[in-house]
Amino acid sequence: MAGGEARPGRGPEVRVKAAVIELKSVERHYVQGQRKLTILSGADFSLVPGEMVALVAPSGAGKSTLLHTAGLLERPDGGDVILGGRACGRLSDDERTAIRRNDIGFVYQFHHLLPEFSALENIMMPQIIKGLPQAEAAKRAEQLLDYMQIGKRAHHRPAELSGGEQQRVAIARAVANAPLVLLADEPTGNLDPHTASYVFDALAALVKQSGLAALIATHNHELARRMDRRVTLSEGKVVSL
Ligand SMILES: Nc1ncnc2c1ncn2[C@@H]1O[C@H](COP(=O)(O)OP(=O)(O)OP(=O)(O)O)[C@@H](O)[C@H]1O
Repeated sequence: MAGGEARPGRGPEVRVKAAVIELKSVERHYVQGQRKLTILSGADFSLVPGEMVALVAPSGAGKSTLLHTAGLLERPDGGDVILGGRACGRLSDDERTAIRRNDIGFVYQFHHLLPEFSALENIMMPQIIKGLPQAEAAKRAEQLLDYMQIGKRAHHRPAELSGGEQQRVAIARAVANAPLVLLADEPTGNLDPHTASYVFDALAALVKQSGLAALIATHNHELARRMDRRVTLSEGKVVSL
């Protein structure tokens, strides 16, 4: 997964990781009556395996639009999204759904866990949908629950978990199929500062341990500072902070 290319030069060879996801000149507009609202305009962005990037921008700037476009939930109106070297803009809906299922994990502000299933079953679900045998899915779900330090909550339903525990289950579910990229929209936005910090630490450890690439929209500047780099949206473009 973590492919790299050698850069010639003097001194020790430097290996540069290849981007796992790239947004190239992405355009995104919404039409509201007579008005055309431009949200992304020539947006370029990329992530390499193992890096965690904060997306910090005011409300309405287009963070969710960027995440949904990068995550193949919305099609760009121009430009393209390259995932694992594959241009996704013109693929069929079925192909995009398959890529989303296998290669992209989403975490939202609210956990969106299935209320009638246990924590373990919620984490098994995407793996079963992908076609993994039940026993294998259960083993991976147990490992992830242990990793997130909520192994003892495996058989609790979401309503029987605290907010921080629910988000840790949601994070475990998002990475259950070992995606290339994790996209998170305010994953700690609904938690008190102490719990947010704790959940963030668990998320960061998972990203570093698994080598996936993560783009995390947050209004929390303290958490943003703990990521590898920070970007914002300005005039429809992704710019470094
Ligand atoms: N389906 C849609 N149709 C029309 N306008 C939309 C649509 N979705 C989003 N918008 C508008 O596009 C802009 C960007 O929305 P987006 O949700 O991406 O912002 P955001 O930065 O994620 O905001 P927040 O931090 O409040 O979640 C907003 O002005 C929003 O009203």
